[in-house]
Amino acid sequence: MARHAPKSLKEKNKTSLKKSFSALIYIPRFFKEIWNTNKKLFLGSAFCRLIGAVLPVIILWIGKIIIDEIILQTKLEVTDLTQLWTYVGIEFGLIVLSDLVSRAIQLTDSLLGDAYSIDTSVRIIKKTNQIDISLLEDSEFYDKLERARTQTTSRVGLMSNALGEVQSLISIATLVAGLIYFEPYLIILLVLSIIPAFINEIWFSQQQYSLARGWTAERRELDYLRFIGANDKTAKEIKLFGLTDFVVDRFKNLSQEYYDLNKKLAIKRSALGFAFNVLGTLSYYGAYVFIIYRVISGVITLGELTFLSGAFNRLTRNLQDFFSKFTRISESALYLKDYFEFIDISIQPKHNEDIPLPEKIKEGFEFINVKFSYPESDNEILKGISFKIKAGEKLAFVGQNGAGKTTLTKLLLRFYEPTSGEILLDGININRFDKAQYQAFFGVIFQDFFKYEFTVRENIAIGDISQIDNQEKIENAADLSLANQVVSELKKGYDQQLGKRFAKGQELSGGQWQKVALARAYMKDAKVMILDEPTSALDAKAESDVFERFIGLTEDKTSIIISHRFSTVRQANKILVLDEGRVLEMGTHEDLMANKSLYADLFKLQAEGYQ
Ligand SMILES: Nc1ncnc2c1ncn2[C@@H]1O[C@H](COP(=O)(O)OP(=O)(O)OP(=O)(O)O)[C@@H](O)[C@H]1O
Repeated sequence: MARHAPKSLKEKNKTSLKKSFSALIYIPRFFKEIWNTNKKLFLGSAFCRLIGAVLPVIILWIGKIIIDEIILQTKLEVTDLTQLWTYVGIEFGLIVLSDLVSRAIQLTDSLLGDAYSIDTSVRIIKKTNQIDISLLEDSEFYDKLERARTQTTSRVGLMSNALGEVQSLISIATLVAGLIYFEPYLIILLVLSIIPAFINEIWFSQQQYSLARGWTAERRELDYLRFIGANDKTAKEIKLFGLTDFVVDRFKNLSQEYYDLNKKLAIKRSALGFAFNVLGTLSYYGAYVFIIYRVISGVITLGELTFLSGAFNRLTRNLQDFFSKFTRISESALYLKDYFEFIDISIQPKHNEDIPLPEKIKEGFEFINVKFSYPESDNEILKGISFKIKAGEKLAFVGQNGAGKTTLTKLLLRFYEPTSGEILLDGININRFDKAQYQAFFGVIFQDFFKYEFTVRENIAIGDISQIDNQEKIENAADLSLANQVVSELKKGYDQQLGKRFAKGQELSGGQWQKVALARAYMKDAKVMILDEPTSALDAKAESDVFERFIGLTEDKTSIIISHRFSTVRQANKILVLDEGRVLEMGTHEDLMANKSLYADLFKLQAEGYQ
């Protein structure tokens, strides 16, 4: 498989240092979100970190005093150890406090992180719901959504790192002050030891991000292959068709390339990281030797030696930690950018004029020369469609696979806009109504309706979730769609968990699922009903029962039915035959039979099949 990754990696590596740093502008907004998540926890964490930041220098200071006191006592003829034991006691107390503070920091971080992760997940779900279906079907956009969704842990890590960074900074400032107080020259050695490690960290983390980002599409494919290779829904086909090796090979080939690139980078990073750390250690020993000379020549005390070597050692570690955290922060901040860009996607409807929707449809819908191609595609799916659906009419769409039937309903539902032409409701372009209100007009069951692995009650109530506690309404909807027959066979009735994903779940047959899904359409008092092949898995008797009820119940409702079964289609008031994106013929069953064109041919073909 010729993958573009190596080339694309090179291209993406051009992500400049500037870009890494520019993502840091999202940090204040990020902290504002965390602050709003839980103010008390945030303040608690900040307070603990402040204590944690000043403790190291205080502990080192006490250590210095203890050693100086010991040396003093060894020189005295009559010793008085009261002072010494007080210092030791204080040091003990500080060490215990230091442990307590670091545990409190861990606790507040993890609680705050969990709370923030819940908040962002909710925000992402809500945002996804506001976004147009057309965007969700776009692969580039989907990648962005995936990055926003899957980087939750990284955002929580970012929070800890960023808070830790402030703590490190205060700690460093106090240690530097201590160092300057005794030996200002040591600062030069410190700076020299730290700069190469910092540059190394920044460069590699940038490479890492470019690699991960450049491979988003492939990682999505890998996830998909992992899903196909190991789940109950595909297991039957994978086994029967002997697809395991095919899936495994494809997975291995794809992941091997990513693994190799990542490995190269990780080895380089470790090797250079080691070399730079040796430099750090070297500078520490340089400082150590310098301090020893100063002690021997009597400029500083032994206690000060302990303080200085301890402070220098801590400072080197703190600074290294500070820089590596900083690069991790700028790396995660790039993910933060993905998240905020997703949250900020503009959702302003294009033509919304907020014209009030009619209480009752008077004339009906009209398609005027509607043409349509899916975004990013040159293929014209609808090639100038014109027809009317009168108020209260039952219209059926008929046509071969791929003729454009579902696409027509997607345009009617405003999931997409026509490339040209107009769709009117009572003479007004449908784009001029408020989109959410307009869509609430419809009760729709799609061909690929979703099988929610919830209880039967919840599955039906999804049609109008505000009525989830209205048992009478749910039962009524189930009676109309024949889902009541399904429920009567379930041990827990309406409370039965469906699907296999969760414990005690009961899987249904295709037709049984359709009956449950169909009940959703009856939950809502929709003005227009659209049923896109909702009965394809039902047996002939069930289908005829379902439609009889549907026609009876929806007498005053405008409805569109898409079906390949002519026994159903013929019950409609009007039938529209689509062929390769054009209206080939339109009329009642009798009209079309008399027309002796595609409809009549297909009808006869199906009728012969039943003989
Ligand atoms: N999201 C999409 N992006 C690009 N092309 C699409 C998309 N959805 C459908 N198509 C294409 O549009 C054409 C019409 O599809 P549509 O689903 O409207 O057909 P249909 O008449 O409902 O078919 P069927 O009877 O098989 O359900 C097909 O060629 C299909 O490949």
